[in-house]
Amino acid sequence: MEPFIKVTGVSHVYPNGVTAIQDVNLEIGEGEIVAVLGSNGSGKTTLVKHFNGLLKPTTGQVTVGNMNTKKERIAKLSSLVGYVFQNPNHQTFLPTVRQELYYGCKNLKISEEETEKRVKKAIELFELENLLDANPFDLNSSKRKEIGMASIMAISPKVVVLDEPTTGQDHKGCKRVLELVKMFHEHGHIVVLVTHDMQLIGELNCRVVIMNKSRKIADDRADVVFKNQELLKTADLQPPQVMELANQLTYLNRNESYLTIDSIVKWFKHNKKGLEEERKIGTGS
Ligand SMILES: Nc1ncnc2c1ncn2[C@@H]1O[C@H](COP(=O)(O)OP(=O)(O)OP(=O)(O)O)[C@@H](O)[C@H]1O
Repeated sequence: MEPFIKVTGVSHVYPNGVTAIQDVNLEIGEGEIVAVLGSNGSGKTTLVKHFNGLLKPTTGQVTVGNMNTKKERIAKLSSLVGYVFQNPNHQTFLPTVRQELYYGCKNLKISEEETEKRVKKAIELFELENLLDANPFDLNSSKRKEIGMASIMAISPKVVVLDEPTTGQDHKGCKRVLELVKMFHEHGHIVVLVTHDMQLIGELNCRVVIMNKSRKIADDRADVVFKNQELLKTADLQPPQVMELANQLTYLNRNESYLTIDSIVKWFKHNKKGLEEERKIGTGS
């Protein structure tokens, strides 16, 4: 099957002469969750802004749903690729949540009937029934971020790009972001994340693309990438802390990847009896 997003030999040079990405090749298909990782200034945001035509390649080509982004209007591409900005203040600007939810569909001139259907779905999934008349700026930043995501869900683009979704979120907010990524995925959206949040990637154990100094240097599953110390060092990345704990617990199954605390807890629950027996033998009791 043809990939939905195809990046072929793409470089981008900003007007000030900075080459932000160089010769990047990447294909993203149906049903994928892809996290773009890399240190500050490595080119992550520049790369993903090519997916909805916010940026056009200086050289190379990006196709989205078989459309060449260089030849299409941003409005048309926005119906295929929704971009959720890191800062919710850059996403929401209307006086009520209801207006925010309708805005995208109206802007894209989607029929009234279809708009109603899509907005209703977003309201239900994000449980916004009681917030429709609220001003997004009166809500906390976590909720405002959700409104931004819900307004993208209302457009129902094939691809949802989430730029640093957990930045500035408390524990509850981060947990909610994880749920929402899974929800977008379950509802058939391709999800692209730009993030520094290794715990989130560990929880998702998704495909990971690593950018370093404007180039793509890795593209593999998170559990594979996180075991590659040399690669992580090159890209100046730290694996989720829980992996370091798992490495110290020498009796864990070495063939498994422990990317979450839950996975270690599960191992302990499963092996509790054996561990207790060993302890009894060890202490002679
Ligand atoms: N609008 C711009 N004009 C000029 N240079 C830019 C612009 N946006 C980004 N850059 C430069 O391009 C390079 C890549 O930036 P980009 O924002 O894509 O990296 P990033 O990996 O997303 O970084 P961060 O994690 O800090 O958000 C950096 O050197 C940055 O300074």
